[in-house]
Amino acid sequence: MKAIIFDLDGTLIDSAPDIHAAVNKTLAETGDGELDLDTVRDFIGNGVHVLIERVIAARGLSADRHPAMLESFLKHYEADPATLTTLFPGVQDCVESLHDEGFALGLCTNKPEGPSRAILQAFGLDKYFGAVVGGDTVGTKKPDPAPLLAVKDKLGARVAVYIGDSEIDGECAQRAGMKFALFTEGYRHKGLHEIPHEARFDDFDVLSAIAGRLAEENR
Ligand SMILES: O=C(O)COP(=O)(O)O
Ligand SMILES: [Mg+2]
Repeated sequence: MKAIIFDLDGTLIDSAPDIHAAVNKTLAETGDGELDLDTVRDFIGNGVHVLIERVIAARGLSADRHPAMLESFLKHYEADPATLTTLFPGVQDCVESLHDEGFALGLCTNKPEGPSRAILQAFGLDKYFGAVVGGDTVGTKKPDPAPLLAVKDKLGARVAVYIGDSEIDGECAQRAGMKFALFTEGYRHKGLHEIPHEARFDDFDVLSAIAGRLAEENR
């Protein structure tokens, strides 16, 4: 069985608007101002703990506030994880066609598993994914390879290819010994050439061919 494993934020979905809204609801609760969308988008990638650390630093708040702010952020985000979120163009067809071609599909994200599953469900994609591992599922987060290897394991896959948008995903795939295709329209913080990848793409219409080729080379 061959598997294609996807990252979520910045790869399948443009989730920054909902994350931004939940951050600002959190800040508003205590009268701590707001942050703009570009700033918050830049904070995405290392999971919710780091997101809130970056929010605290950006607003010049005390680090002691972290537990309460994380709790508030999760409350707001879990209540409304998909209203402003969109799939990147071509994702729906790409996921369906990879599934129809017989690939097992998995999700490996640093977002907590609960809202990740809720988002897949909101877009009707949950039925295609045989395994979902979030930032709180296995005790470590990407770029540690354990979450990615856990998805491959859950799928019972002999060969897997990872698809993601950031330097965190590229490092994770490399450490897991997995081929990596980089989506260049997501939330990366580094230049293309600083991120290890076997292929890159800016349009999901071509991903099915790329993923098939990488899975074949991996035999
Ligand atoms: O929640 C995050 O910070 C990043 O999520 P991702 O791993 O799906 O890009
Ligand atoms: Mg991502």
